[in-house]
Amino acid sequence: MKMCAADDDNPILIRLAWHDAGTFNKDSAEPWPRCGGANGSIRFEPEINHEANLGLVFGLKLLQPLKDKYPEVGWADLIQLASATAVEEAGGPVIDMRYGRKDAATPKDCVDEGNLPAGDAPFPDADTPQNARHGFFRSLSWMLLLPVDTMETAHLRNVFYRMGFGDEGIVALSGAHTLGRAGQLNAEGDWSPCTKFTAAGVCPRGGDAPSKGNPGGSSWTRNWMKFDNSYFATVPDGEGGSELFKLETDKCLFVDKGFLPFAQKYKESQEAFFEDYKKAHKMLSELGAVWEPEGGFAI
Ligand code: HEM
Repeated sequence: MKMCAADDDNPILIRLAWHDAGTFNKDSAEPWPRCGGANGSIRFEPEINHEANLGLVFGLKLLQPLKDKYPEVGWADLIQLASATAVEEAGGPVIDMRYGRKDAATPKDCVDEGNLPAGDAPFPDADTPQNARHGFFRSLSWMLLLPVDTMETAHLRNVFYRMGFGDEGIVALSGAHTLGRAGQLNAEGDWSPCTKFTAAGVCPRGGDAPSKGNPGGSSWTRNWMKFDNSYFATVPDGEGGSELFKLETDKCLFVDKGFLPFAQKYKESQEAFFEDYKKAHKMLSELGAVWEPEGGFAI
């Protein structure tokens, strides 16, 4: 807990765990751990150098002292423990976690690049059956009044359905962007220019305590160190103008017929958001895990 709060490190720890687990492909022909999932393979090159993982080496560096102190705790567990703790420390729900994940053992266990989502075009899976709806199937869908995928909704569904999530899980998990910032530019950890919400001296927890981290980057919400449902208000309402960040994959949650009911529900009720978020986060944290002992254990 203290570590998460020390330098406002909650967001990067949540993103680290999501990028370790979110590589999981439930339909993979590869056996564990090459099917991806919460197995700690993100600590190895080449995976930590995948484009989507830019900056996450700093998350690993934060955890290294804990790993050194408690070597019997596996990397996969440590990464997921840090994330669930970070959500809670930032004011989010308590997640019913279990532990005992088996670790990927060598760099050869890393999953191939390309399973994590892109936030803006070009979306890499433009030729998949989902996106074929942009042609003939799209026209047909319009005529039959069926829901029509755009490039970004198709991409989100391709990525998250592959993990085993449905639309509800996609929207709930996207709500994690209530925390943190986009715009980490380079391997030195420098951020893109500040907005008024990420400038030095601002209080991103919503109280009067200034951020202890480096200024810079663009946040999705005003209080970007506070886990709440404000993401679901700021993304569609354009609040904050260009001072608040939105990916194409954030905006589409408020347009697509499958996503919209969940996005609206979470905007109206933080309780409903927390309830669904904690279920989705637990599922994410267990994707592709092999448990030792079987079934894992609670702490
Ligand atoms: C829905 C598809 C998603 C896309 C396209 C996406 C994309 C991104 C991008 C582009 C960034 C900025 C990275 C940077 O510039 O440094 C980011 C940050 C972040 N993402 Fe996501 N993300 C997605 C889903 C998720 C999920 C499921 C979670 C967690 C459950 C999550 C948690 C975070 C957090 C906490 C940050 C802020 C990190 C920081 O401030 O250091 N994201 N995401």
